Amino acid sequence: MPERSLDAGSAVPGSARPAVRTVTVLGAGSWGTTFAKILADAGRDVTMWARRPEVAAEIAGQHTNSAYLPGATLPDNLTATSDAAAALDGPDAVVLAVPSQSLRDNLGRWRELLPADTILVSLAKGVELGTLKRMSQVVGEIAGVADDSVVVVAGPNLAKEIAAGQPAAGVFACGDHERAVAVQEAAFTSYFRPYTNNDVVGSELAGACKNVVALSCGIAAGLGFGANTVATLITRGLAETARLGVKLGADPMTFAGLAGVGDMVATCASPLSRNRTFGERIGRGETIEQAQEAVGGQVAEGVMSCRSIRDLAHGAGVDMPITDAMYRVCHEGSDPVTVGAELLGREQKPERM
Ligand SMILES: NC(=O)C1=CN([C@@H]2O[C@H](COP(=O)(O)OP(=O)(O)OC[C@H]3O[C@@H](n4cnc5c(N)ncnc54)[C@H](OP(=O)(O)O)[C@@H]3O)[C@@H](O)[C@H]2O)C=CC1
Ligand SMILES: O=C(CO)COP(=O)(O)O
Repeated sequence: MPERSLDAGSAVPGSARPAVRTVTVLGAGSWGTTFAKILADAGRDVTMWARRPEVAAEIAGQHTNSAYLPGATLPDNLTATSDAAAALDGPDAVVLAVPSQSLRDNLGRWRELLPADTILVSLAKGVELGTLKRMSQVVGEIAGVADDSVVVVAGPNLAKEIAAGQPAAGVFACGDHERAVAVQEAAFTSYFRPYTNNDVVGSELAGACKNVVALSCGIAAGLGFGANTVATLITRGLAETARLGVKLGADPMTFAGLAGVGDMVATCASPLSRNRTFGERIGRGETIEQAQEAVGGQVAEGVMSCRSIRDLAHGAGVDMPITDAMYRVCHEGSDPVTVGAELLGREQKPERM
C-alpha cells in the first residue's frame, strides 16, 4: 500500500504548481530504483525504464531488482519496461537516473519522446567530460528547456540505506520554486524528507565534487589512516568545493547544507559508497580495473569527475588540490602515497583561503 493518497500531489487551486501523479524513472540502477520506490511509497504511479529487458521483467514481475538492491521489495504501484516510448507515455515528471557521462547520449534518444511540460528531474552527480557542463545544463541543452527549470536532487542519499527504509533527507534544487515543491510533495514519505532550495549551481557542484573527495577518503582508509586524516580530507574537500561553487555563482550556505556537508560526510564515511570503496581499493594497492570490479559494475562518478572538475577549476582559476591529486592517481598513474605527501607538503597558508 502506498503511504500517501494519489491526491497528495494535486495542483493547488489557482496556483501555478504542477501536479505530479505519474512519474517515469529512466534508469534502473541503485538510486534510480530507490528513488522510484520513494515516489511509489509516496502514492505516485511510477514506471521505470531499464535498458536490459530482464531487469525490467524482474521489477515488473517480482517487484525486486536483485542486481542493484538485493533484499529490497518494491511496491505494487511501481512497474517497469525496457521500451522507452511506453515508459514515456504522458508522465507528469521524468526522472533521469543514468550515470553522468551517459546522460547526453541517453537523453538524445529520449528527447523526442518527452511529454511537453513534463517536469524533468536529475539524479546524476557529475560534471560532463569535455563540455564541463553540470547535469542540468546538459538536460537543458538536449531537452531544449531552461537549465534552471530542471529539478536537481542532491544530499546524503546512499541508495541501499534508503531502500531499507532508513531515515534520510534530500534537497531538491530548482530555479522554479513551484516545480521543486511539486516534486518535494511527490517524494515525501515517512522515511525520506525532501527540502527545497533554489541554488542549482551549488547543489549540483556539491554532489559532483563530494564523489572526488570520497575517493581520497577511501584511499586514506586503504592506506590504513584513521579518522583525523578522513576528517581533514572531508573538511578541506568541502573548502575547495565551496571555493569552486562560489566562483561559479553558488550560494556559500549550500555547502553547509544537505547537498554540501551532508553528502560529503555520508559518502566519505560510508563503506556503502562506491566512490569511497573504489578509493579504498586503490589505497590498498589495487589497480584502477580491480577497483572498478570492486564496485560491481556500478558507477563511481568521481573517477571521471575528477578530470572534468579539475578542468572546470583550472578554467575558473580555482585551486582544488585534492581534486588535482585524485586526477593524478586515477588518470596519470601517480602513486597515492607520493600524492598524499605532496598534498601535506604544500605551501602553508591561512585556513580560510
Ligand atoms: N547509488 C546511490 O546511492 C546514489 C547515486 N546517485 C547518482 O545517481 C546517478 C545514477 O546512479 P545509480 O543509480 O546509483 O547508478 P548505477 O550504476 O547503480 O546504475 C546505472 C543505471 O543506468 C543504466 N544505464 C543506462 N545507460 C548507461 C550507460 N551508458 N552506462 C552505464 N549505465 C547506464 C544502467 O543500466 P544497466 O543495469 O543495464 O547497466 C543502470 O540501470 C549517478 O550519477 C550517481 O552518482 C545519487 C545519489 C545516491
Ligand atoms: O551520492 C551518493 C550518496 O549521496 C552515493 O555515493 P556513491 O556513488 O559513492 O555510492
